[in-house]
Amino acid sequence: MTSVIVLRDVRPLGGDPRDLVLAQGVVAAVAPPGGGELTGVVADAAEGAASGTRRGPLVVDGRDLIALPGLVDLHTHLREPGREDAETVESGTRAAALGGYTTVFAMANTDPVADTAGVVEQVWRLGQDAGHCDVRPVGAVTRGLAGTQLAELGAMASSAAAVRVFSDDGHCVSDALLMRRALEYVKAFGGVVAQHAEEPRLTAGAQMNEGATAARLGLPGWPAVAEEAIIARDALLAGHVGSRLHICHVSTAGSVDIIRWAKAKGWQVTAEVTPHHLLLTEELVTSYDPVFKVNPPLRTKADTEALRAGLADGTIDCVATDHAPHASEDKETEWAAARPGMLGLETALSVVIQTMVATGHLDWADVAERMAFAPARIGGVTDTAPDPAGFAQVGAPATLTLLDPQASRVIDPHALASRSGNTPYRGRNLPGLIRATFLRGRPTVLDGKIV
Ligand SMILES: NC(=O)N[C@@H](CC(=O)O)C(=O)O
Ligand SMILES: [Zn+2]
Repeated sequence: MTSVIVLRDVRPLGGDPRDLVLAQGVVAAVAPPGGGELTGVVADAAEGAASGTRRGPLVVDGRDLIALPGLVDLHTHLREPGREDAETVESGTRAAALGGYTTVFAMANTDPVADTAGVVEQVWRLGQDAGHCDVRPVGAVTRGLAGTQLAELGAMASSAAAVRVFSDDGHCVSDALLMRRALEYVKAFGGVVAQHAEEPRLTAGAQMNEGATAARLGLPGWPAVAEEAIIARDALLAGHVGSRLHICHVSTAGSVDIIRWAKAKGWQVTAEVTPHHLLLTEELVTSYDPVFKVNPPLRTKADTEALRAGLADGTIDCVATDHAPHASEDKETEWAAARPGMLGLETALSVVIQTMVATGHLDWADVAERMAFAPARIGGVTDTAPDPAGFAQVGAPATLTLLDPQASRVIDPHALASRSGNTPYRGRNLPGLIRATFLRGRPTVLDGKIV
């Protein structure tokens, strides 16, 4: 493996072109593109490289490519242990690297549940063995996700996996006292509770967003208030105990308003939105194709517009995929029986380009903030650059991804790395292709393929 990499003529955060030299895990040199100056820095970097390789540096032609910090996903379902037929840590992290990600947070709703130090360490080790990106396990808030007793939060935090994000995702921590205790507990080690906001009594039997379309289709509705009531309650609790709350997959316009209010109060509330809630609406459910079944459900056009505006103005801090692979027998069945969830890792950046960049809501530096810097700060990831000022500078971690913003592709489920095929974008032409990804100077993707 070559240890010095030269990225020629890339545009960091879409800015002016630069030649970057990656060596020993960091950006070793930065120069204006082309020619003489680079020859010197490459020679210096090669000399400084520890391994003493005789091969010359790997040179990547970065013309027309944008260098972004390695993306960080706060919400990935890797399904291992327990549902390795749907995804494994290896296949899910391969999908992540191909999507430009260098860190994913693996949700705890596995079998067994990630509610002990033993399980989170196992997932963390599987991530290290696969080597495609960093895996940060999320710990369950309650034992077995049952919502009745706190899990061993401290033991998971002090384990080798160093858990900082805790979530019962897939389920809401609906007991207000347990939620309060969890928020108090994680304060001790700088953790955060990530809430799947869904008041279960209001969503019993729900099959899609409550409203005119559900009425027309005769399907039981999942009302916006079921999400908004929990967000309001938990924001008040977070403010009351002075702890950090993160809201998973925000899906309604009303939720954006409540989060804006909570932030104005100065409370430590952060939020994520998924690519699919930025792009897709409940109209798709009229097809009865279960690939469009997801929790929270696809909402209305007015909701997608409010979510885009909230992500643009920073009310919503970041994009998270909620990558939720499902085996075909769980997904390709009748609507009511199908499991909720959609693939996301390999298409997230493309959907953000389509919904947020092409529409003028975000520029490339904003994309970096919403898909890398902000989720890294929320989740306590320290080995990516913390902000634009620290990115692609000499000494910064060489953890980055190269995007071709001009290219596009038609999504084919069979061409994705995930073990499952439940992408809602099948047949759609989406903009943007990841050409290469680097994790601490080591290529994980080159020429659009896993290394
Ligand atoms: N989003 C989903 O529809 N499903 C997720 C759980 C979740 O994120 O709530 C899953 O684990 O399948
Ligand atoms: Zn969820």
